[in-house]
Amino acid sequence: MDSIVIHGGNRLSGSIPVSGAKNSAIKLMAASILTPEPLRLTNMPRLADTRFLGALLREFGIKVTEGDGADGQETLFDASQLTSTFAPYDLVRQMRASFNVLGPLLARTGEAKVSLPGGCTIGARPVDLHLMALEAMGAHIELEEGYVTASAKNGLQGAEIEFPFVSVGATEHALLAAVMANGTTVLKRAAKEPEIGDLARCLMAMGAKIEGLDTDQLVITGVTSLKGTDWSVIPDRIEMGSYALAAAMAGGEVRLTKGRADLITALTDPMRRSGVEVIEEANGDVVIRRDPTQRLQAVDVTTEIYPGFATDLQAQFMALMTLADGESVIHETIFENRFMHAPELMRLGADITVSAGEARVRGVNALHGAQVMATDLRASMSLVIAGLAAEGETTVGRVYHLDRGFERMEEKLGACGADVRRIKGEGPEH
Ligand SMILES: CC(=O)N[C@H]1[C@@H](OP(=O)(O)OP(=O)(O)OC[C@H]2O[C@@H](n3ccc(=O)[nH]c3=O)[C@H](O)[C@@H]2O)O[C@H](CO)[C@@H](O)[C@@H]1O
Ligand SMILES: C=C(OP(=O)(O)O)C(=O)O
Repeated sequence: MDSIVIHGGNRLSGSIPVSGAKNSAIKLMAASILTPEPLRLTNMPRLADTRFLGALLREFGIKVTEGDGADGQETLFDASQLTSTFAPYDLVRQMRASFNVLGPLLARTGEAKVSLPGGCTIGARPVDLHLMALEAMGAHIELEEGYVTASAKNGLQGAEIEFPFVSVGATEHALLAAVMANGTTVLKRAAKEPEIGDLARCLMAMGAKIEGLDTDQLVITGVTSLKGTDWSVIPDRIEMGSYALAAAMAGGEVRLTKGRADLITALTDPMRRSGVEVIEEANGDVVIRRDPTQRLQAVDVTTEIYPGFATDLQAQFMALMTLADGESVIHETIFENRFMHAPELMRLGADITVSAGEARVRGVNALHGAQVMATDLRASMSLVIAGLAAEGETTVGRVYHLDRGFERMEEKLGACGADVRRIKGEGPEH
């Protein structure tokens, strides 16, 4: 297993290009199942998650070709021949969003057998709302031996679906199924994360009829077939926010290019309140500036559905607060167990108390390098961020979590002067 070694204390100076969003790319990849025509995704991040999903799509007979085009990294999907609708456990367990192939497979072929996704350390993460939506659209669903077997021999039917609470994955899954259902589907209490808007707009470019974009009610009029298109993946707001926090933690001045400032205002507002300079330039770049000799102020945050503070930035924000002046109260409202990074940050000297969905972070004067372990994707980035400001050497283990969602992280931070190296390890990554 690889590890990341950081020597803290360097100020950062330079530019970091923001990649395409993982959480959009993997849903757009699932959309390729819906059309026999080629779908070309540009601004594609090269991540473990896109690799896992690419392997699963190939299992269905889809040709997946990665390359470099005029707009950078791109991937072409050709699902003209679907030879299988079976998603085996070994491929789905690697990444829970693989489960979202179920709806498109059903919509295109009327049948699918997909492994239930495994749990992960941030919470129980059931898929009951996904199944509820597909059943409401007329799918016959059986659960057996860890697999969902689903059929809709006469096609999926439009339905009115009201989610009891907001779920990103269930909204996307229902959308992917409804675009080719017979009749109209109404999704109430839909999630409105930017990645859902990206998926919906790509589906519309493929010929889908969707109203209510970026609102909590989507109205989808099913069509009988979808065509191919070219689509550029939206910038990764979580990666962008993570590097903004890295720059704030280390101090110095970093320019974030190819991102979108409007996608991270729920983060930049509290960053500004804590004392970080965030400059939005006319060309769309965002400059993060901080004098590391000036102490930041503690700020409270509560994770919420979009446009609130993203749960996927909570761990990284907590890292920043470990060195702030005062006590920061961080509420996690989306996942019941997303404070696994707190004990690891404490190994670096942070002072944090966690109880029932709330972490109290009392800023300390300094962090000290230590060996720590990544417990999930965003937790791993919080440890890297803390390591940038810690005195001495920090070694982050279980880096395969980080590789799920951060492309060339060492290279991007290294180009700004951070001393971050990857040590190749022996043995399996999972
Ligand atoms: C690949 C991807 O896009 N992942 C994102 C997606 O995850 P994901 O789509 O899994 O997150 P959801 O919005 O579905 O989860 C929200 C809450 O609903 C619960 N729930 C969800 C579905 C369901 O059928 N039943 C149920 O109880 C979950 O356990 C969780 O407590 O949104 C999360 C919330 O912004 C982000 O942290 C993840 O990075
Ligand atoms: C939790 C995340 O991803 P996933 O839903 O794929 O586990 C994430 O991107 O932070």
